[in-house]
Amino acid sequence: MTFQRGKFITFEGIDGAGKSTHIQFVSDCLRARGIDLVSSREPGGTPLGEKLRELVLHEPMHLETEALLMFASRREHVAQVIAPALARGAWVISDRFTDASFAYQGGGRGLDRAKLEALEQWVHPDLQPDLTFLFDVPLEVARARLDATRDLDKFEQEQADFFNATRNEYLRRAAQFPQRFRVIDSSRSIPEIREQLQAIVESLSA
Ligand SMILES: Nc1ncnc2c1ncn2[C@@H]1O[C@H](COP(=O)(O)OP(=O)(O)O)[C@@H](O)[C@H]1O
Ligand SMILES: Cc1cn([C@H]2C[C@H](O)[C@@H](COP(=O)(O)OP(=O)(O)O)O2)c(=O)[nH]c1=O
Repeated sequence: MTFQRGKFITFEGIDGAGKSTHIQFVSDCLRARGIDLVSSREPGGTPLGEKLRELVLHEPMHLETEALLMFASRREHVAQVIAPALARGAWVISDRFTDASFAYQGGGRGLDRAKLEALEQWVHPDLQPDLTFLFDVPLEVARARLDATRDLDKFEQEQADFFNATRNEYLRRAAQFPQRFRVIDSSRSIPEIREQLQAIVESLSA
């Protein structure tokens, strides 16, 4: 029997799309199937990464500083959490990964894509998610959900143009990498979305 590394699953979408709502559900489905699962998030996922998260979500800073801090947090996350877990055969779920940097810093803020590609090559040249769920909703739906629930961080306070550009970059990447992306129409009801997620998870862990 050949040893296989675990699978790496990422969750993406604009703020308020419903990503967090479904991570627990997918984690529970996988654990119920006997999978050893590590669940984490970005920015964050390590003690240092969580400190960087506080800074990057709340302090004003230059766009390139923001991108570099996202990748600094990611470097630590890959080294300390993701790579060791995958190597021992565990699966990893991450609430956001590098697609978020392309979507938010690239699409939303307009940072040159080539700079993001260089950082990606530097930080994780040999690692890509096996599966990326993109929770996609029209901006108005996401905003209505967010406004109803919580205090908004630096990104969540951005304007419509920012989120439309972010969403478009996510969709562009989903079209560019169709083998790993699953675009979930997140304007549907939670039970409908769960049904689709469960079918995908079952096919993956069969
Ligand atoms: N499909 C859905 N239909 C209605 N409300 C939803 C749906 N998905 C999520 N919500 C609600 O929208 C809000 C934001 O969802 P959340 O999962 O926190 O979004 P995200 O993690 O993508 O920012 C929460 O109050 C959640 O209960
Ligand atoms: C990972 C990552 C996140 N972000 C942003 C997207 C989100 O607005 C924010 C935090 O993500 P998230 O944890 O999804 O926020 P919340 O806990 O409020 O649901 O960080 C980037 O701009 N670039 C990145 O590379």
